[in-house]
Amino acid sequence: MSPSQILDAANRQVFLGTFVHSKSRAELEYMHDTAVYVDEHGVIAKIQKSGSDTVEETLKDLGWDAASVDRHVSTEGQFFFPGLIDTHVHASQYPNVGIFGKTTLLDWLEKYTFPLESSLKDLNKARRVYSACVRRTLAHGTTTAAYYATTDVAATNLLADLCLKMGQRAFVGRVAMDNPDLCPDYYRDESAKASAELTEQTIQHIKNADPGYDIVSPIVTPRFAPSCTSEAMHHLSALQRKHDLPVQTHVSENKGEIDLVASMFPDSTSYADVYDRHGLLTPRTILAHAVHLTKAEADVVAARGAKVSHCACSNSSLTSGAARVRWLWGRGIEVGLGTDMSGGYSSSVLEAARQAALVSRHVAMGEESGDRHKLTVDEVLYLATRGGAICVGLEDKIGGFEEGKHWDAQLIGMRTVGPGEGEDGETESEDGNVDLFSWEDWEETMAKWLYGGDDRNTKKVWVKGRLVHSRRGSGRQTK
Ligand SMILES: O=c1[nH]c(=O)c2nc[nH]c2[nH]1
Ligand SMILES: [Zn+2]
Repeated sequence: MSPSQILDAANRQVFLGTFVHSKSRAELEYMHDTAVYVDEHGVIAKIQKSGSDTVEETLKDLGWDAASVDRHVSTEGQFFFPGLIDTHVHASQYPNVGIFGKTTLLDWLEKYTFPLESSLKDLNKARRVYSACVRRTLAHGTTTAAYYATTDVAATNLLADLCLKMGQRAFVGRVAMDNPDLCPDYYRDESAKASAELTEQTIQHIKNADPGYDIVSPIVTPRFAPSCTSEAMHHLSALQRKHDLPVQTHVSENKGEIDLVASMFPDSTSYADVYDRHGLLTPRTILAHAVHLTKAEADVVAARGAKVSHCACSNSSLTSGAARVRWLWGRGIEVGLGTDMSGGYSSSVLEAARQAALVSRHVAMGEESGDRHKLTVDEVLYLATRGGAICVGLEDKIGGFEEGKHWDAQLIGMRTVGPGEGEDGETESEDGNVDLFSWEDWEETMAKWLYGGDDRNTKKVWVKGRLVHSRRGSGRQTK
């Protein structure tokens, strides 16, 4: 069986009920009493708004045999929402979530990160870590992730294989780092040439496993400028052009890092300029952090069409600073969200969205009349879905519900406290942290999910029509 056959959803499906997705950056759209028809390839064949009474007729029109179509219904307190997109996440750092002490970026890398990452050349350990990471992120509703693995080719290829098998859409990058001035002897590529050759091996592996990059794609991954020699960055840029691939790296996360880049690349005018001179700023480049970008840097990033992954949780945990999303938007840069675990302490994109909302309030507090910096519920949920889709270059396929897009989605459900429930009412931990009372309108419901929700509310998750996660006792499916 070919990989694409494995990943095809077996049956045609109809999803019925309430659907919520972003209509624009500023506004969520609510579609009630709606039917979404998903074909056997996991593609949305038809959306019928206010159309659940005409399902049988529509199935006939589509030429689908009603008896073999799976039906999924959202009930009270439930809605379908697009899958969440993590535009920056280190799968190899998953065991370290929450472990960062008082460190900042450069000492954190040395103390916690490089030792863990290098240990994953043990493939048994890598399998344990990567399986748990993919399982956990799927359970949080992450249907697409832009992953950093490690320098090790076999372990990186294993991560790609696991994503394919477990059904998570992913960009998988072998981490390139060859600069002996920054990288420890026990964890670096032997030379610039080795950085390119080893990256090429992972590209070929993924090409063989998923030839159309239908679910898993390689991504060129120079760790960050200080860890790469100029020669390695030139080689990686050539690989990007040869294979027409996306690129991911870090930029302007921390002030000490920025000073280091200035001293290592004295001919460049800025951190972003280092990447630009090496041909690494492309419309397919995802730059993580961008906390301290200058106006001139933002202008070059915008001019090249590169994107920014906003990693709010990580930026607070490692005391890197507060990135300004509305300022980036204002300068013409598209933004998505990154958990950046384990710089960030959580593998949840919902948590990343919540943190983005809170950090935007810190940006607001730091400026007179700063209220305009505050991000709304609708805006951070846009960042988590459509914004992320643009960052990873898949806006034609994922991020919202439209005919022709893939069914990358989740069923969200929150507990509703019944009218007769008094002090004897139960609070099952399985139900999650949010209590709805039926009087909330849909805007309030979404706010309660954003600020109080977690994986207990993520009842089911699909990627390209395939069910990839289901919480016990969740949802109703009928034939
Ligand atoms: O948040 C980060 N996590 C990392 O692993 C890393 N490497 C370089 N720069 C980095 N920043
Ligand atoms: Zn990172």
